[in-house]
Amino acid sequence: MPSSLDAYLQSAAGADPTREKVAETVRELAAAAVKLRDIIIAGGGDNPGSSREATNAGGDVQKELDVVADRVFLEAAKASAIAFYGSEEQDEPVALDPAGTLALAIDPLDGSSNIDTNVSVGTIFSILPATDEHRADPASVFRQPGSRQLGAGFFIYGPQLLLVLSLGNGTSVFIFSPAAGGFVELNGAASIPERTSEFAINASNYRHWDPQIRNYIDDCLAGAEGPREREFNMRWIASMVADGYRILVRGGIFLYPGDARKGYAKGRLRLVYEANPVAFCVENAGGLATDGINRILDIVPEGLHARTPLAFGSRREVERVGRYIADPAALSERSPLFGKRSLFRA
Ligand SMILES: O=P(O)(O)OC[C@H]1O[C@](O)(COP(=O)(O)O)[C@@H](O)[C@@H]1O
Ligand SMILES: [Mg+2]
Ligand SMILES: [Mg+2]
Repeated sequence: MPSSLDAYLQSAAGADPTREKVAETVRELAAAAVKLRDIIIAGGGDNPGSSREATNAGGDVQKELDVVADRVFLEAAKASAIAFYGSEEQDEPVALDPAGTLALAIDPLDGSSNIDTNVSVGTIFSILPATDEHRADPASVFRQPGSRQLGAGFFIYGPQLLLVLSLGNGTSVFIFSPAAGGFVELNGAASIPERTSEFAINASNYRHWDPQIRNYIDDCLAGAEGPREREFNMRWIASMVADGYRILVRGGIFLYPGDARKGYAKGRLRLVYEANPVAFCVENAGGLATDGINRILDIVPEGLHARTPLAFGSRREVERVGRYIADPAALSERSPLFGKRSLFRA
């Protein structure tokens, strides 16, 4: 009999008051996700994919569903012990319960470019502690490194409504079952294979990347005739939640590096409410998440909307990208012996 999300949260909380508050928050978020899923199934509002006049703090044009999702999750935050709500769709953190002990950072709708194409979208969340120190200086609450997260996860609104959740001790996946009246656990703890032959990157940015990233992708594309000596497959859904879930299920590497486009020096993804929660789930499933060099969870964010280059997924592959970036010349794969115009590959 699969465990319900409720039972899982109850046993994870034990008698610890902080963990109880985290569990209560996840319950509220799960109820909000069901609400948002119903809105999406019903067509997502009057005009879900339509762009509004406004842009969010990251400079992205807001779609109607981005704003609807933000409203739904803000209500959920108000119903839990959340002192500060930091959202992709709000310029500044919103102060909520003055006695609250937690902060919630959220990407209410991930994969906005997919809304009007009926492709999976999601919600990404990160739960952090909020102390008196943060009350005195509210901006500092979202400058905590991801290693301080008490819980994190993401929902996927796809063919199934899924929740990927980590409370710091493994990563679990739950599926919403109307028949069971809630979320139930799927397949036990997630475990990302160490090795992979599948990569995810928006290759249309190739000409804007640094040479190191180009070298890495070139070597994957060269397949069995190249230095990696095996075939690679590629996937890019453009909803990080969906790409991330595939990686949890069968391994792979996701890359969104910095590039030469204006405003993209640190890529596109936001550290606090995109990279950190995904990194928390990935590491708790045995994978790795870095900005190419540094572990994502160790980075001290400059603020709520700070961006970061991101590589996550199968541990060995993420480490390999780090070697291309840190010391491309030292890579045996690019030595003359194994290079494309080498003795062996003339
Ligand atoms: O359109 P691009 O540049 O390929 O970017 C796609 C990436 O941007 C995102 O959509 C960013 O998230 P938002 O939709 O929340 O802004 C990721 O989900 C996705 O991986
Ligand atoms: Mg996003
Ligand atoms: Mg978003």
